[in-house]
Amino acid sequence: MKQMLSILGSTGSIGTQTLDVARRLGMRVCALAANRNVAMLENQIREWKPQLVAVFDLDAAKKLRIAVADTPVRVVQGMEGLCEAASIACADVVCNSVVGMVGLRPTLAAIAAKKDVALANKETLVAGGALVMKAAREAGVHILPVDSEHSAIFQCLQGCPEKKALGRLILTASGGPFFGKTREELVSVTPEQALKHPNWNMGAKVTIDSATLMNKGLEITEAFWLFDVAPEQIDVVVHRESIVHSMVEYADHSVLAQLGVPDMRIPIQYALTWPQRFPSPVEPLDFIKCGALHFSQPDEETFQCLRACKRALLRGGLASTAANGANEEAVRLFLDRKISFLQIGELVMQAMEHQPDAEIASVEDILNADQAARAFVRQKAKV
Ligand SMILES: NC(=O)C1=CN([C@@H]2O[C@H](COP(=O)(O)OP(=O)(O)OC[C@H]3O[C@@H](n4cnc5c(N)ncnc54)[C@H](OP(=O)(O)O)[C@@H]3O)[C@@H](O)[C@H]2O)C=CC1
Ligand SMILES: CC(=O)[C@@H](O)[C@H](O)COP(=O)(O)O
Ligand SMILES: [Mn+2]
Repeated sequence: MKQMLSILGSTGSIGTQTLDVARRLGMRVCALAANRNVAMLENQIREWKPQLVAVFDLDAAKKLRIAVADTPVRVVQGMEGLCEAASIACADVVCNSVVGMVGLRPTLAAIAAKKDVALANKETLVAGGALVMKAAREAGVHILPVDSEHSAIFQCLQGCPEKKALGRLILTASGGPFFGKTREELVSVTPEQALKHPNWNMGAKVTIDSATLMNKGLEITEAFWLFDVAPEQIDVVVHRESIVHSMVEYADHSVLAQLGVPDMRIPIQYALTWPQRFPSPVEPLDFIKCGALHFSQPDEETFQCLRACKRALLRGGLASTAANGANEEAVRLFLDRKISFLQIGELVMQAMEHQPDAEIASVEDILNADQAARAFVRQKAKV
């Protein structure tokens, strides 16, 4: 079991639940990082007494330094600060729960410092999976999945004897708040409607990604990098109840599934205690109460993001980086009411197709493709 954590994105949905898990298991925290939530960081500093706190936003860092001047904590800032928190000597695991591909450099910094990474930040793998997984292999560190589907697959793979025993990975998708809707019905949906996830209470960006099915597209790519399978070995099935978190089909067509109530503290805890299991405060699954479980086909015609991510994965190189960058920008514009819900999928598809074929040689390649995709979206959206 991990003892000392560095938590990036500690003020968010996953970050605060990670602290909840750490509190119950008696783990300690030596570094925290967030963007600009000074009030919550101050409370976390007073409870956890970390050595170091990284604040991405410079004004917020200044405010936090003043607020915690009576404590010995060192407050660092910007991307350099995030990377320092990710590579701090005292941590035996770095929990990366920031939102967006801004998590890429800190992930690479953690790996370079030979830290295991408990990864919720899926955008990092989508934008830069080739570099991240190569670096992790070379450093001999583990990338431990926190995302519920990938944790489920990871759990179902424990004891898998060899790669050729594997058939398919089957990712479940809730279908989001707009399951079953036609494009016509989605023309004027609002951010408020899109932010109503049927089963999970999450940050805004991943909730919109669930509504567009971009989340499932990102998760296919995440599974590709984490589990080293071919794109054709990854399937998606809609499962409205979010009880079966994902499945592994083996060569003999036996299927293993991981089930549980939808509560992220189960996958977070497993990432921190693997290969052991400990009691958890999450309620047990009551099969009688949850009743019938349903499965159906995702609608890729209506939800273009899923199609765009699949196409990007087949294209390889920087295509997934572009799809991710375009989506991050488009989600921001949708939440700011500058573009419509359906435009998110259209822009992601166009930006992905606009990205020239090119292999990833460096972090700079990824950052440049990401910036180009964002600029493409802004120009097309005329903002
Ligand atoms: N929430 C969930 O249940 C799940 C989330 N995930 C993934 O986990 C990641 C986090 O999601 P979630 O917790 O919902 O997101 P939230 O929006 O709730 O939290 C995001 C966190 O990232 C921090 N952050 C944002 N930008 C930066 C930055 N530039 N530098 C440093 N920190 C930054 C925020 O800080 P601040 O508060 O200061 O803005 C906050 O702590 C995403 O990649 C998501 O897809 C995966 C599975 C489930
Ligand atoms: C909890 C979690 O892992 C989210 O990524 C979740 O999967 C979102 O649900 P859907 O994308 O299936 O709606
Ligand atoms: Mn997920």
